[in-house]
Amino acid sequence: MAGFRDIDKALFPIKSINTVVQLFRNQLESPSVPDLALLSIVSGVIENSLTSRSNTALQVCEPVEQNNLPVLELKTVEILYNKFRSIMLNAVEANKSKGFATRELVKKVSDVIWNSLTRSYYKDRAHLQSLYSFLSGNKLDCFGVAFAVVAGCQCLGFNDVHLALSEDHAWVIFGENGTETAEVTWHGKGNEDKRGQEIGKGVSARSWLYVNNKPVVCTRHMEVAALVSAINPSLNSTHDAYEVALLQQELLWLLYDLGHLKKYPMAIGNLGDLEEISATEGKVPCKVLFEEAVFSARNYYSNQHVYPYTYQGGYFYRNKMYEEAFESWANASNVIRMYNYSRDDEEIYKEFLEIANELIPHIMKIESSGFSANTILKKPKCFADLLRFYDGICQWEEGSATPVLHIGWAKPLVLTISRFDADVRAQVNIVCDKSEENMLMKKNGTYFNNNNNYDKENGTTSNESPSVKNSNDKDNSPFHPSIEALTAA
Ligand SMILES: FC(F)c1nnc(N2CCN(c3ncnc4sc(CC(F)(F)F)cc34)CC2)s1
Repeated sequence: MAGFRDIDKALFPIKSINTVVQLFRNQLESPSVPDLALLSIVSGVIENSLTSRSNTALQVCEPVEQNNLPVLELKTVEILYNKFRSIMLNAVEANKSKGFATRELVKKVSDVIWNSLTRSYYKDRAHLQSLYSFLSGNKLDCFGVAFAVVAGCQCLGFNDVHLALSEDHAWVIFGENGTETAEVTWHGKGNEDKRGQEIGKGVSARSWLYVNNKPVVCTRHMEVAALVSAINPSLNSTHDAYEVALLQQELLWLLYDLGHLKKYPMAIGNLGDLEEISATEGKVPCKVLFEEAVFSARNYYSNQHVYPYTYQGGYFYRNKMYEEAFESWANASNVIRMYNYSRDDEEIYKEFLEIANELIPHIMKIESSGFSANTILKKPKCFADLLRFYDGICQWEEGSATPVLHIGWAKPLVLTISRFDADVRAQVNIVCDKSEENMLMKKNGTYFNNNNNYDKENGTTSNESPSVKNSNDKDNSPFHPSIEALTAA
């Protein structure tokens, strides 16, 4: 049984980041599983006290003393903790005898959270992810509702209910074999919520939103990693609250060192982003963290996740490592091509749109200015990766009910391709990979293949001659017709 034990209470009043880390360590290393409600309340109170309007007076110098947090009293946490427990216990007469949760129970807990929420509020606002936000303001974001349902079920003694996470949605799994699934929150704008229903069996199963049924299925410890990942240090659109970011970074290292991020690529990516800003001495460098996130997605989720590659590509881009960025983005595109684009996939659409129409054109502008000695415009591999990138997006569109590309994509695309000289383009040998594995078309097969040339062992992409293999062989060409036309030009 989780809980707010004496050894945890002994840490109060909490005045420093180190003490919060100790509380999380106590909970994560305790013989019983961590108490999600307690940890979400503690992190939520701290985040809100440091990022709320009353605290926007910019701390221009970083606090040096050890007590770097506003004092957090035991009473404050106890009141909130007991309030959450009483909401759950009063609303749901949980029949403890039945060890496993039922769909009705999960839906009931979701209803309790749902019906407590403020009627209308700006759902995408920051700091709406924690139980503190739920208990003090009756507001939660999409992730926060799913997390609160799992924390509520833990309160009621249902340890089979766990959080399932895709790259842009959250739901729960439950039941004797953990094979039952249920929607418990909403997704996106203006979509009717599907709460209580099983996870996508229909067309939505082919959308990126459900990651081809390869979600991150959390343990209690990974649910702590999810709440830590969801900590939001932003003070306003330009500044982060230093102590909140430091707390998040230290908690992510605690979870990393305990092995709870191994199967959680996005949490590793979040840590990589924080480490890029301010590296922690004696820890693996952020470049390695981004590689580990890619490895995790390939190893545990059949390479069906996009974000590990866009985390990595973003890092390379910011550090002017453009050849490497092209490879990461091509690998991201190699993932998305197996999905059908649906209206639920706006988030990843925006990600690819920004890469294709902002980041790559920016790189082209710099590289064509003639000042870069070692320009990528002379590298066939870069041209090959660019073609893979665009081809994957074209394949993503194929067979989808919703179009992906429009004229706004074409201009930057043509401009980019034309920056490479004919002699460089000619060095890219376009191989039509007809191997059985790649013959599988993404539409009717239930099997999604990933013909990435990623070498699992050493976690790199092989450096074979820059050739572009693709599975799209409908008309015997390795590329989508529109890309084929471009390469012929
Ligand atoms: F691709 C990179 F540029 C990215 N940079 N930040 C990215 N984020 C930020 C962190 N993030 C996440 N980080 C940890 N866990 C989760 S679970 C989830 C889906 C939902 F919110 F539960 F619905 C999102 C998400 C979403 C992806 S991707």
